[in-house]
Amino acid sequence: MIGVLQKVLGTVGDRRLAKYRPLIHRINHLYEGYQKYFLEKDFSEKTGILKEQIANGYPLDKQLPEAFAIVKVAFYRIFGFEIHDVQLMGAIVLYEGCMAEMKTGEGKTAVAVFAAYLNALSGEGVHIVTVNPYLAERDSEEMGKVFQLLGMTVGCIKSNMSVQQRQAEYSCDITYSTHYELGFDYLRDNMVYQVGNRVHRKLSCVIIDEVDSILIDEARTPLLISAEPGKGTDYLYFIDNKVKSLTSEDYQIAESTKQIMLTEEGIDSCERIFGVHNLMHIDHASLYHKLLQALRANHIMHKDIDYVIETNEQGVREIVIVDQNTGRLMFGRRFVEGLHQAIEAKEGIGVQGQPATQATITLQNYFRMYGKIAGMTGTGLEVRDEFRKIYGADVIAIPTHKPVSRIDHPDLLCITEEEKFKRVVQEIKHKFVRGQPVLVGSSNIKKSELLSRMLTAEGIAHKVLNAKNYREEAEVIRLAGQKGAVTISTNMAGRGVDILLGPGVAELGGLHIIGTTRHESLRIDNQLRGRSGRQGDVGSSHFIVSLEDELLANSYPDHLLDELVDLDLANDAALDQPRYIRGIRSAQSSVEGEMYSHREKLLMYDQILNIQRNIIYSMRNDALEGKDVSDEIHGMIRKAVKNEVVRCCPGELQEDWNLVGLVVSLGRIFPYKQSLQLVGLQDITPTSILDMIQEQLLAYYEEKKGLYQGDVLELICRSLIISIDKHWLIYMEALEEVKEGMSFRVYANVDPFIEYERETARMFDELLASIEQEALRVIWNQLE
Ligand SMILES: Nc1ncnc2c1ncn2[C@@H]1O[C@H](COP(=O)(O)OP(=O)(O)OP(=O)(O)O)[C@@H](O)[C@H]1O
Repeated sequence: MIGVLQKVLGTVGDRRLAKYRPLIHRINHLYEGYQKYFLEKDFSEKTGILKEQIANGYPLDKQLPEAFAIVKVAFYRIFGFEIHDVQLMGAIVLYEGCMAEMKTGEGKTAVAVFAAYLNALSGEGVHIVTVNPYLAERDSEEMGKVFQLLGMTVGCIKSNMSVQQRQAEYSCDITYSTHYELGFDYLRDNMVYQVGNRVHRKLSCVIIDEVDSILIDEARTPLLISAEPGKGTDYLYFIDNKVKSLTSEDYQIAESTKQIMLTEEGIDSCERIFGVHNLMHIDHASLYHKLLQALRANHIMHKDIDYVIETNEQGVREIVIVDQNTGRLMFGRRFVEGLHQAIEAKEGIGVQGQPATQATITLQNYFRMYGKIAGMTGTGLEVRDEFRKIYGADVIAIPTHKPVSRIDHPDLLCITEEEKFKRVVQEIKHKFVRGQPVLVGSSNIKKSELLSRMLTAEGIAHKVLNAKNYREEAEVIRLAGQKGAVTISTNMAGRGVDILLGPGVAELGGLHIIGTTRHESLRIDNQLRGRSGRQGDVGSSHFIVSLEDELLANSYPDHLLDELVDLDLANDAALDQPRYIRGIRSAQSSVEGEMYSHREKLLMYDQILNIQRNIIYSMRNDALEGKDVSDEIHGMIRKAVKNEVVRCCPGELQEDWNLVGLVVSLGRIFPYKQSLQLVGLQDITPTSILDMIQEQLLAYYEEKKGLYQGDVLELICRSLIISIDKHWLIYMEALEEVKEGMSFRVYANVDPFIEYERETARMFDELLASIEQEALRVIWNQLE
């Protein structure tokens, strides 16, 4: 069934690509012409003409052939190579707002330039997103040469830039950056108090490199800016999560004193991760403190040594301190200065008392704000449905320039991990003595280190990488294809860097890849495989895994496991029968399914917040930009009065009314020197009381407005901003609590999501009312 489906999908993709042929023919035809007579100055002149035509309403689509042709010439002039037809195909796919699947080494970096150039002709900036800051900088410099020749400006957002620098970079035609820089800038833009401090322009077009890594793998953790003090729990989990991703180079431990501190690299990493410019600045003292506590919790405090996890009488799991002198449990005591909370976060136990979320957004929702979103990846077909569903974008597979000649060997399944590593070392040794380079993928640093020790014992020289120091890693990984090179790397290390084969390596069979574990997602395994066999190079890959690997230990199909138990194999056995090897993929598929539903759920919840966030942000932006809201103020006054009248005077029966309460509560919103005149109370109705009060307050407002010395519009806008910021913060805290509470309602037989939706809709109405009431109060006070 799957095979048939893929065939059908394949032909749809093929048909689409066939449609591009005439377009590519036209591009190449124009290219030949320009190639002959274009002088350096002609490029920017042509760009100017194209821009002008667009400004005059000429459609962008129609300019594609000309635009792509001159970009192709520009590439030739700068780098001396001709862009392949498959690259042009990829570029058209991007231009059409789809995801292009192109294998490693096919030259995706160049492909992005074509689509970016054409989109940027409209004058609205184009963002190009890379997975790490090193690649953003490298690409902006390298591709910058092409853009410059074409007469376009190129910027790059780096973590330590000031607001002014960011504004300058964003004002370029093309801006390279990472997803977190862009997302944090968006969140910060909605927290500024002056229009001039915003850095983004309109989010028009974005092209994302390694789009599946960014939109799928990294989309599990939302971007988050926190405020203090507060109660939300996400922030400490977030810090803990990020701290867990730091490497041993990022911090230093003084064993004797049990002190831990960040190294220079660590500070850089944290600044990047948390989107702050200078972590050591006093403004970030609290974040810095929490980071250190999270590091301490993760690397100095050990479970079952320094503390244990106990379930208390209420059935709640809690951290209990172990007295280091006596070994006794110290119930009810807490480590001080936030260390206890950091350990709770580390262990995934409910954290008590911590800072609140001030602004948050998922990467999915951030990117969905762009008018056009396109992406490139080596491994996108597996997530085709998800892309279509969440981003409305199709994944189109582009054929390779030359046929792939890498040999992918079937997996080998060992019973024990020990045996697995033995065989991995044997295989490395076998290749090493021949001089064939080997790149070994490992799941984590501990395993990398273990393998490294085993290789050292065998006298095999090698390099170990672990995805943190991007620049240095890029250098090492570039050399991974040289004769005799053995490189151990986590899956993420050196991403986006081309591995060139050294002289004589092709004759030895090219770069050999060994995977030492199957990842939770097939895409990640394929990314590792794809490091070899670029541009038709020879190469090979082999996964050697064990039943003790986390993935298989948890998810290998039970019926196969039972069979294996019956076979009573020895510990040093290894299997290659397709039946058992297929079980590996089944395990992976079931985890992929779980992760997908996790992402879907996260997005469903964020969807609600997203609608609300858009309303609040647009209200705030209107106020910030000083849009004329003077008409709305009348509506706000009416609404505030109505809310109170409805609350205090329900129904027609006067004995149910609380007129004193009404006057008191209105007095809180409208702190007003003159008391309200309530006349003819005998035969009054809720409607007439409403009219009476509204009229009085509106008349009062108009009178005071006329007497006000300052700018009334500015007063209203400022009051709204102050009020929005205050109540939005309270609201987000409350949302956290509601979300947490929902998990209990599963047991009460209600759909937690529907319940959440209903509850938040009610809360949001209250939020809007509170914002308006608070703003009115501030305005009234000023008008007096
Ligand atoms: N048409 C071309 N002819 C020759 N070389 C090219 C061409 N296009 C790109 N290259 C070169 O190929 C190399 C690989 O390009 P690039 O890094 O963009 O590949 P990629 O598809 O992004 O690979 P990865 O999946 O590893 O990121 C680069 O050195 C680039 O300069």
